[in-house]
Amino acid sequence: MVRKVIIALDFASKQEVENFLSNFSEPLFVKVGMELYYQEGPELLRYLKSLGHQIFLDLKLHDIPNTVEAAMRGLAKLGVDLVNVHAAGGYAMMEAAKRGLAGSDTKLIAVTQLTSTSEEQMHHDQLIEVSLEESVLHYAKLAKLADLDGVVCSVHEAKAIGEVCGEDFLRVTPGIRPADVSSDDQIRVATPRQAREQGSTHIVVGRAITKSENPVTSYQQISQEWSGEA
Ligand SMILES: O=c1ccn([C@@H]2O[C@H](COP(=O)(O)O)[C@@H](O)[C@H]2O)c(=O)[nH]1
Repeated sequence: MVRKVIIALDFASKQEVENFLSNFSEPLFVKVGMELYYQEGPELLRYLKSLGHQIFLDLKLHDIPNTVEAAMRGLAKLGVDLVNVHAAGGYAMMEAAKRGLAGSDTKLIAVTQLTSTSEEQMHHDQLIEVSLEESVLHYAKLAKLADLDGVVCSVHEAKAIGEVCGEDFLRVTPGIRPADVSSDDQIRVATPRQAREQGSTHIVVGRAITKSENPVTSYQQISQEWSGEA
């Protein structure tokens, strides 16, 4: 299995992306989220593809099924590798999202509980009274039932999801922090080594690389820890 770190390009402009990517000489797996996409749109994706990078378009759609299906029909034309929805949108919405992508090679995953959410916050803010792991597992099972390719979760739920939904079911885990790096606004954090040991299929890393004084060195160190070479 090729383990490639997904780098979150959380920048505000194409210029900043160009500056960042000029440090690297190899094809990467990058994530484009709301901050960047809302400024630069599909043109930026075409630019990244022209450089040979794989793309996770992280827009976390969450709306009525008809709207999400139509939006996915549009995203299907962009030729990205991975897109996502919020599992909280429900089974019908996830099925509709999948229908919208029909005929494309784009994989679809669902966000379970954000990695910035604690169990206490989930109880208080969302009035969900089960444990955080139960909630994440419930959403993962629902996503599997709707024929999605996997979920976004934290490393701490990845193993249980693999056991319940199958090892082929993607477990894309943000909230990754090397041991000496600040958690920032993330709550359910883990190291690249823990991610490997707990069965994440992909890790997403933003600030630990993009805000590093030496992004290439940080990327290489995280990649080695993730792939088991360190
Ligand atoms: O549950 C989630 C879902 C998405 N994200 C995104 O991943 C990156 C993480 O960035 P860091 O700087 O490594 O914290 C960011 O783009 C989030 O929007 C997430 O963190 N948690």
